[in-house]
Amino acid sequence: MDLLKKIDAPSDLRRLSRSQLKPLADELRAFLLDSVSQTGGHLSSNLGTVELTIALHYVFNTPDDRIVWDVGHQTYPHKILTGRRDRMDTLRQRDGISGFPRRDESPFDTFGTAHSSTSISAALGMALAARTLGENRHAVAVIGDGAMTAGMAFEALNNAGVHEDMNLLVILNDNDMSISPPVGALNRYLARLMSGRFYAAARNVGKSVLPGPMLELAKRLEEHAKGMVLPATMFEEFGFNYIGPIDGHDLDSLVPTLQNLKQLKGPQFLHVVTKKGQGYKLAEADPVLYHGPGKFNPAEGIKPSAPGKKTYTQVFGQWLCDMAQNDKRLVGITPAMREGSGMVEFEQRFPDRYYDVGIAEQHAVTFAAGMACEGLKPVVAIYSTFLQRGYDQLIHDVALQNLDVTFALDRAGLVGADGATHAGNYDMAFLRCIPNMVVMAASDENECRQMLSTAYQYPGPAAVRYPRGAGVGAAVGTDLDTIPMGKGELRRSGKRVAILAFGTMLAPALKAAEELNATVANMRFVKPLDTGLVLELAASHDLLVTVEEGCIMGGAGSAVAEALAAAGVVMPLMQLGLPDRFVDHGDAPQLLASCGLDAAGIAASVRQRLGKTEPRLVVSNV
Ligand SMILES: Cc1ncc(C[n+]2csc(CCOP(=O)(O)OP(=O)(O)O)c2C)c(N)n1
Ligand SMILES: CC(=O)[C@@H](O)[C@H](O)COP(=O)(O)O
Ligand SMILES: [Mg+2]
Repeated sequence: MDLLKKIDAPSDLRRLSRSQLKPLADELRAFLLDSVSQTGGHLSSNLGTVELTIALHYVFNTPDDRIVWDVGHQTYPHKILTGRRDRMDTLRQRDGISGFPRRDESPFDTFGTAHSSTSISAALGMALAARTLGENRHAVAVIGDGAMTAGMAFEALNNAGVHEDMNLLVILNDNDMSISPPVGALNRYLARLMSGRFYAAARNVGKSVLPGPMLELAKRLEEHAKGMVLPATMFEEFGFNYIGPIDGHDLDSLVPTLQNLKQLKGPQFLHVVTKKGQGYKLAEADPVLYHGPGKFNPAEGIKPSAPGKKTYTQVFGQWLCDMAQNDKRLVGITPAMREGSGMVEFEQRFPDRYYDVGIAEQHAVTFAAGMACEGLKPVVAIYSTFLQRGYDQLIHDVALQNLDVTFALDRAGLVGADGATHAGNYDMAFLRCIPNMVVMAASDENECRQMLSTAYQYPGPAAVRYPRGAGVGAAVGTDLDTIPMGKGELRRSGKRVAILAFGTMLAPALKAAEELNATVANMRFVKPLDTGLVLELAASHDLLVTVEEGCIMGGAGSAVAEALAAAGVVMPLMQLGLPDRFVDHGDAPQLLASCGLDAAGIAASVRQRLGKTEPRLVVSNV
């Protein structure tokens, strides 16, 4: 690690000779593998960007020149080269460095990312801001072929292509993979581009950028193409100067190409080809498995984990297959999250009813709406955080027309290592305000299955939220039974205090209630709320406590407050949930505890409130 140790900032890197870059890349890759295997994290994508990262920091004057990394899950080499090598052992842990770029972490992290396909917009904004401010700096967006499938990327290309007097470079990092194999016509187009345009690099930026074998191929292709008019690439039609494809692991191609491109003004587009998992054979062979592994021994690779409690994702995957078996109208839709959403088996068993639409949440929702119009029964499996992208589509295309679409909202609540960008904290608040929506929160695995069936049978838009990871260990039935619409259930009878628990908060609420001798209701429905149960509990208790793994503001507790107010009931109410701040990465149970959302925290909040409650006052701790 002789070279790597000397690099505390890209200025150190820029002092190296060109011939030192390849050994540096080898050291960086070895460090990366060792480090990620000890912390867990996004491995395959990072192994693929080692050379590109070195070349970018070598050629561009970072941080004055801006690099915006799309998704940002491939920025570990960037973090290592920009002064965070010594903190890589804290990656994605509480108080440690983030797994994504963050402006508050380093001046080299020019833009916070994690949700995909934002880089071109942000870099274009920076490039045009530099032009406006008279600052001579470059803005570079690095975007993957998966992220490129999103509408937002094309909105940005469309906007960028007409601005000639600026320094914007878009680098398409094409590894022919999303998390799972890429889908759609763009992928086919990129494959065609790759097979037919090697000589374009020579034509546009000088033959010196091509390595030997590629130069030979380029020459032959050029001979072959003599006299033929080469169709412009799609990116050229968008107004970009398209260069590529070039080998994204070959520093002798990357560095001179970037140096040449740096001289050019206007929208530039560089197509680099990389391999996901490059340099670690097991990840190269199975980039999906190594996309975001936990800790593992690099010498042995990832071992199958011992069977434990079922995850909610598995419960959903099983339910989806069972319901599909039962009902031919069911179609399953994922915006590029087949593995994460538990749809691998569904795709295998029902390939004609499986739709991976790419990283296109907005489209996924409206596409489902279209199918529902024709009598199919779409199930959109989507992470809570990514449904945020499809919000207008949910309101305007699905709910307004009261269409029969089921939303399986995975990763609801805190997600742990991915942190604030991926936390599903807002869905209860943003869904319950939409007319026609039914919103359920699962408190255990079996209830999750029942709620999915309930949502599916409901002839309008309905969502079931469930968290990342394993449940409480509840036995899961095999039937497709539903639960009564809008009905909660009493789970414990106590005195003075009634805890109204939503979803995952039922288990800690029951535990806290033992100590408090409180009543506990499993509310099940955020909407329609079981108003009857709320009023009954209000009449028989001194204090109502709502608890939810979601933002307090506007969430399920707010629904209870509204119900009390609508009935003219004035009584003490305490709303527990996630606070009005972003909760960073870390271990999810610890983070929940830090927000007072474990049994001890709930009990402590109630005890404190009982000590100072003025009867007949409505209070909340929003
Ligand atoms: C809006 C949004 N939807 C889904 C995801 C989940 N996601 C993270 S990385 C990824 C695949 C990205 O593929 P690509 O851009 O080609 O990068 P690669 O992993 O191949 O390096 C997906 C779907 C996300 N981060 N953001
Ligand atoms: C970068 C990204 O968005 C995904 O890779 C995400 O980190 C996956 O999260 P899960 O591990 O919860 O599926
Ligand atoms: Mg890719």
